[in-house]
Amino acid sequence: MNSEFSFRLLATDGKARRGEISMPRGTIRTPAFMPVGTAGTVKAMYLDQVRDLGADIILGNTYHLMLRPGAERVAKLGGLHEFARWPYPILTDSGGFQVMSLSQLRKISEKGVVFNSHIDGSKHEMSPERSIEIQGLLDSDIQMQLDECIALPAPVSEMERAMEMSLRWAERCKTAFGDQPGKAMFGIVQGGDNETLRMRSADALAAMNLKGYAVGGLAVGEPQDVMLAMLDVTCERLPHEKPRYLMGVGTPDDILKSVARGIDMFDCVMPTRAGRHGLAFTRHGKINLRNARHAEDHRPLDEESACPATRDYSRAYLHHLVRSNEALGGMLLTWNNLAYYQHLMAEIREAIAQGRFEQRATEITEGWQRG
Ligand SMILES: CNc1nc2cc3c(cc2[nH]1)N=C(N)NC3
Repeated sequence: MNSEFSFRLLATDGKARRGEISMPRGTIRTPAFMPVGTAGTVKAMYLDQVRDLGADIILGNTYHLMLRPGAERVAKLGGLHEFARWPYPILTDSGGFQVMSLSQLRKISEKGVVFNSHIDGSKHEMSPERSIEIQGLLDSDIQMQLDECIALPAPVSEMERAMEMSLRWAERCKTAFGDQPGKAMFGIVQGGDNETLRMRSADALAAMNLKGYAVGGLAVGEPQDVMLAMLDVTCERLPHEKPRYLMGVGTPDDILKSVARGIDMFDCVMPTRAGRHGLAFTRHGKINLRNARHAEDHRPLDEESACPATRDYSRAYLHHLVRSNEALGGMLLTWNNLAYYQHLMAEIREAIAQGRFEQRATEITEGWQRG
């Protein structure tokens, strides 16, 4: 049992890295995909299934849990791990992104954000210190700084103002977090789609000597080449020996291209949300089970898969469930999609360890295109 947070680089292949984060609640094999468990649940899944698919860590959201059931209530019930029965590491987002994207934002100032709950309209204030306090009440293992996420495109002056305030908030979060050996607080690189701002943000956060670094403010609708260009300038300025987490990313293709640029951790609602909407991710590419062409197709999604949802059910049955809006449809496709994402991450980790990541990435991409 490790009492500290530590990150070990086990192998590199170009800029791609194979590593391990050791924490008291478990080890996280990187590159890692973190299923999103927004309100303390990975939607349509039992957490035992999520674990069996190979997930070492899941995500929780400060914004959702502070509104419902409330951070103090979760603490009273033993913390998020006890509440949701997930004994392994949990990373919690700070609420910055969710306030901007979900709530009716009333005010943002040096002090923090004031917003109305998207659930019942009640007014809430969240400072950097309160965000860290909430994440502590949740007993989160990896806590994210509060940052200001702005929608792109935006004027450079606006991106600069938000980036600089996020840096001041990072300092305040670091102070509020203090010294918790078995936990970590990650900074978040901001700067929009401006390379100079991204470099300034990365350099300033690197100087704070944090335990890990996220790249934020991306995957907000910008073209993939813009996101990748920001990774090129950001990753090389972040400490080589610390984990790098690309927030909200992404598709399997985004993940391959981001691992190639030095990213170690990912989270995205794509596999779970798409599953609930009838979309299957497979090694042959995406399959929309709502499409009538599957109505009498007795083949499973992939007979070679180890996942029962992928191997044992006909496309015709999945099509029927999706068309009938049956709960089992979303359950089976979410199961399939998370199985595929974790299988992809395992293939990536193996390829880096063998020094053949670029070749394997090409083979995987060709598999999607062959269909
Ligand atoms: C879905 N795309 C996405 N981009 C993000 C960017 C951020 C984030 C969450 C995201 N999700 N959380 C933050 N606290 N900051 C940056």
